[in-house]
Amino acid sequence: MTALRLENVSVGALAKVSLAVPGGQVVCVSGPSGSGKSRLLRAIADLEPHSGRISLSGIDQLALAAHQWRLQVGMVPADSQWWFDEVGGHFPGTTGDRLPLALGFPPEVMGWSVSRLSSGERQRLALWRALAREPQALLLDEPTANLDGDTTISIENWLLDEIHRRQLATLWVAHDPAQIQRVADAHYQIDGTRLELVHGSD
Ligand SMILES: Nc1ncnc2c1ncn2[C@@H]1O[C@H](COP(=O)(O)OP(=O)(O)OP(=O)(O)O)[C@@H](O)[C@H]1O
Repeated sequence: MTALRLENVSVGALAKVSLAVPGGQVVCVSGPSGSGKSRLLRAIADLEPHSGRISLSGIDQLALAAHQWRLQVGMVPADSQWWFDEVGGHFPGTTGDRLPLALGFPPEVMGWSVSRLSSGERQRLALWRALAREPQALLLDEPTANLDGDTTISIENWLLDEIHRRQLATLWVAHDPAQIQRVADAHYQIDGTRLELVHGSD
């Protein structure tokens, strides 16, 4: 079974993080601003120097080229990056009517200019872009930060459906205690230089 494992991972000031995320489960990470949540996700995505061992389904991060690793471990940063002028350029072979209804876009979205997208629209499209690459693990950095209350709930439900159906091992950075309660199978909090288990099992 898929599992994302961290053993004694240190990045920046955060030291010796060990945890396991089984496939189909959500582990939430919270902590004060600047405590190292995003850097931890970037280390797991092999985008940031770190020490310790990270593996997916028993395969060590060091055994794969970074781009191959990132095909398996999909990251959705808080600020998504877009390279083409039109939305459709980022979704080759996909038509707008294949976008999940829960994302709330009309089929014409593929012809929209990226520059007109609101931050919430970018965030929702970035989630779908990551899922469309069919990773085994998902790293979500405050995925609903730019969404209103109703949209947050509907995107959470859609994400949880996808995570369960695809059995994705998911690490989800969140601030809102109510959201953590709704989505997390386990919750860790950064306290100083350590990641402490708040609820769930190690
Ligand atoms: N490449 C880097 N080199 C040195 N320090 C860095 C680097 N990238 C980030 N930092 C610092 O590391 C700390 C943690 O940053 P990080 O972005 O992980 O915080 P965060 O917990 O995600 O915060 P927020 O909730 O505000 O997004 C910050 O003090 C930041 O300035």
